[in-house]
Amino acid sequence: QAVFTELCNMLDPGKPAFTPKKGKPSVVMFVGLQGSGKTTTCTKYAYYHQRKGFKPSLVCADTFRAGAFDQLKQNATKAKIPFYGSYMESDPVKIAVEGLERFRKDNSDLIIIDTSGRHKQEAALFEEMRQVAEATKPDLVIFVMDGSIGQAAFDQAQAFKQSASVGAVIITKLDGHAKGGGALSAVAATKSPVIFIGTGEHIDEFEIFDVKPFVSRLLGMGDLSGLMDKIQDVMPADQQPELLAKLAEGTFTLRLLYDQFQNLLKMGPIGQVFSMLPGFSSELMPKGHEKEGQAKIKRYMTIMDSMTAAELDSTNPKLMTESRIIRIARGSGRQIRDVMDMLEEYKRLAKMWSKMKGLKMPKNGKMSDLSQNLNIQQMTKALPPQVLKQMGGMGGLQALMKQMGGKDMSKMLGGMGLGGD
Ligand SMILES: Nc1nc2c(ncn2[C@@H]2O[C@H](COP(=O)(O)OP(=O)(O)OP(=O)(O)O)[C@@H](O)[C@H]2O)c(=O)[nH]1
Repeated sequence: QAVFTELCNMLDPGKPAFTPKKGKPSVVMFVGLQGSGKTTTCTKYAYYHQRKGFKPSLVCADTFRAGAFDQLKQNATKAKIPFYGSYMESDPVKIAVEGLERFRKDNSDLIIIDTSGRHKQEAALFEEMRQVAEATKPDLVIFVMDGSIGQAAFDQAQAFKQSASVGAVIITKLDGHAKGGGALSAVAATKSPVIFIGTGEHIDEFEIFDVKPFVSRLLGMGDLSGLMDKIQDVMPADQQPELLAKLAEGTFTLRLLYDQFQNLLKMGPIGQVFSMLPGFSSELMPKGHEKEGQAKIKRYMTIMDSMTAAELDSTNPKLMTESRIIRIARGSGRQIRDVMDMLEEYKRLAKMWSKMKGLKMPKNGKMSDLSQNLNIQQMTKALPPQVLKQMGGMGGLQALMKQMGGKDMSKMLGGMGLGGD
């Protein structure tokens, strides 16, 4: 949690970036290395503001790369955004100034200038950039950075900052494998916030930067705080001591299972819950499978609805005689096989929870203090092997418990045992 918070703080340079206002003319200049996605991002930025009611326009002051103007022209035409550029003129400053004049006359309230990129950070590139900035006096200079550059980000961002007063950062290509860790360096070097991220080649694959999910992804943490909130919603703190006491007794009744099923369903789609767990991905629970799991839980609950109170509160499997099973199947409109399945699942879970017997109770009876009392070995035994493996074995589990800061672990494990089947 401390690392998480610290990284979030690092990504906040303390002052917000300039934001264009509708109806008030602004000039925004884009800088970045060649291939960073600068030209694409210019159009995305223009399109984003167009949809918000702005009257944007695009100027191609990239005279270095032959295809740059065509690319901008194509993108702009598709999005119906006015553009300006030249095939003949080789002076980027001249084009930028002409474009600016043209669009000021047209009452554009957001004039976006795309500048040249080079393969490397070259003196000529920076000089050209400086001149364009001097001539156009942009309200905001945006540094566009490829999300996959990693360590090199600091030097790169700093070099740009020294030649133009960079005021915001956009990270591109975050749809791929890159996690965009370089963003931390770029923010540090430019003392400017990240404002948007690019998540694809298409014009609308562009999102406002949101720090928490970004850092979660960076750390591969899943959405722990979201998961904690969900658990808290489903099981209010005042109900926790009761559940814990039952678990400590090692008596896992069908009624307890019923309650847990109910809680699990209340938490929302199982796949979504899974994707919040560190180290898990939603791929672990494919879409079809998720529905299946949910349907299974509901089916089990219907079956349990046909049981007597004594059956639900008992831990004696002998109560479930053949005639009772037939009766329950008929009562719930299910096959005998379904009832047997459900009972098998119950036995499997009861066995798992029986390993938790003798759990030392936290003094205040709250789940949030439970993990201090949980024995790691006890827990590794209780977890289904494939889940344990996914969590990185015992070491992974230990690390996870630390991350959780001692919250609702037992509940979570119960949920996973059910969901992972
Ligand atoms: N997957 C993905 N591709 C992107 C994204 N942004 C840009 N690209 C692609 O990256 C490539 C380079 O983008 P450009 O916009 O041409 O790069 P540039 O930085 O403007 O290059 P110069 O104009 O030469 O400086 C193109 O193929 C884009 O489609 C993104 O967010 N995701």
